[in-house]
Amino acid sequence: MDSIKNEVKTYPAYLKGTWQESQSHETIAIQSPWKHDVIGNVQAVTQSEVDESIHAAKAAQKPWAKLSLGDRGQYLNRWADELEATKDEIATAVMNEVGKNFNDAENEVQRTIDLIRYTVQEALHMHGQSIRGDGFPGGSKEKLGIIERVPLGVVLAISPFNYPVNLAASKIAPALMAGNAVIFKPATQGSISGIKMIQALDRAGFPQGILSLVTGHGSVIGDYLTEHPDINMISFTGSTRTGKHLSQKSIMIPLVLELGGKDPAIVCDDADLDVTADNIIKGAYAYSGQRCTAVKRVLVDDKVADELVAKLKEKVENLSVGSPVNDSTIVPLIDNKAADFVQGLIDDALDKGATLVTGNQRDGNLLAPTLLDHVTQEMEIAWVEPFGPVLPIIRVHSLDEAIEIANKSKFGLQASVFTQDIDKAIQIAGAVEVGTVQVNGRPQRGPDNFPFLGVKASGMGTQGVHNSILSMSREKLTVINLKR
Ligand SMILES: NC(=O)C1=CN([C@@H]2O[C@H](COP(=O)(O)OP(=O)(O)OC[C@H]3O[C@@H](n4cnc5c(N)ncnc54)[C@H](OP(=O)(O)O)[C@@H]3O)[C@@H](O)[C@H]2O)C=CC1
Ligand SMILES: O=C(O)[C@H](O)COP(=O)(O)O
Repeated sequence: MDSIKNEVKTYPAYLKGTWQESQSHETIAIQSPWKHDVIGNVQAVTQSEVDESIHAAKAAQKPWAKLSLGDRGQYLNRWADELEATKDEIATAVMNEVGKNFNDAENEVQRTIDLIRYTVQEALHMHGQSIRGDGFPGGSKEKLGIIERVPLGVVLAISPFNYPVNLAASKIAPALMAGNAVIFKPATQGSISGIKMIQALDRAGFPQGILSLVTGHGSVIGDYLTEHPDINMISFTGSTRTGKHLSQKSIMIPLVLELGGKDPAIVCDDADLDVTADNIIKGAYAYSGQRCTAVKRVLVDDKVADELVAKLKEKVENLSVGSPVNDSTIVPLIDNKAADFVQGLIDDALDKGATLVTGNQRDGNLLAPTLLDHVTQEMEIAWVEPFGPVLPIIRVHSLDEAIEIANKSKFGLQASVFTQDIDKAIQIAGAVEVGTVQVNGRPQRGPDNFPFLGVKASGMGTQGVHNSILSMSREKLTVINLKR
């Protein structure tokens, strides 16, 4: 299936149910962020191949939707089994391609297997409704409405680099269970992992054309996909910049956008500082901070700030730094451009008077975990999403000030509140403008049966298994006008 050129594999694209080289005769080299070598080439598919794939998806969708839920579920369960059988191979691809440490990469694949199986069960247990017309003035009992959920058609799933398997499957699985066909556009850096995942889907024997995997730069085929008249829904995860662009291009179709974040950890003066420090460290630095739900700023009550910073410093200095094969927490960033960007934010903060608690060393795209104290609102790091291993501490003098700064951000993904006073926690939770508030815990997307959503520049619509199935289907009402 994979042809070998100079010992570097060239992967075909999966178009209309077959593995093919693109008619473009162009490939994109994928460079490992930590091996610093090309680890594979993927196809740069053409617009006409996109057309053909969407056409095939449209044709395959109708018979797919006619299958029983149980039958569709069997295909998905077989996919999960195939993923399980190749878990290590896929985890290795994730590690090599996006630099996630092996343990986390394996967890990502396992989480995906669990998510697919859960999605099957969830869909099997989602039922339609019926309604009688006599509840409304002038209506009558003889009007019986049957409300079913029907698929939307062809769903375009676009995923980011940082969860190349899980964030793709969390769109593909609910789309398929809801009866849709799928066009999957992986992040270019993440394509090989996506291909491995779709090889497993292919082995599960899905009907031809029900899913196509189109590889290629978003800047080249992204708009073409987004504006395509036969795409009926888009589920996108990625940066706010791309998400905004996409929402301007798409034409009158439902969109779910999961975008960037600047999640604050609000630390009150009565917080358990050991629990708080543990959560902040895991939240901020796992996978070098390349998570939308990473803790991206700490808003701490001045009264406990010195004590918290001392605890954080010790933990940051104990983080493992280096290669993903050694299960390091701090790994090289996705590319040099990302590392330059993070370094620029650190330099700006230090120039403007922030205190360097620890870190600020760099070896290419590997940045040491960095902790900055006394960060002020004039510094870029107070507002910008770094997607890297740097955490700014902003000291505040009151809860109102913490809430004001939290809400001044253009983002609104999640927020954490650390306090031992549940009334205070509920008060803060009510005041912060985000999709989710975590009380005494770090921000996170899972467990995947929870709703996951961002507000403001962090997104639109809701993911999580149940909500994804809802967003990838619509209500259809049939009214039976009974004889009196
Ligand atoms: N809220 C959430 O759930 C999550 C949000 N994110 C956010 O994602 C960002 C990091 O991911 P990253 O991959 O860099 O994000 P990008 O926005 O750069 O890319 C995301 C996806 O969009 C594609 N794309 C690029 N241009 C277009 C276009 N014009 N039309 C359609 N698709 C396009 C990319 O393809 P290509 O790679 O070929 O450019 C990729 O598949 C961070 O901001 C992070 O916060 C990440 C994970 C979860
Ligand atoms: O891309 C991300 O960062 C994820 O959507 C967040 O997932 P996590 O909270 O499970 O890491």
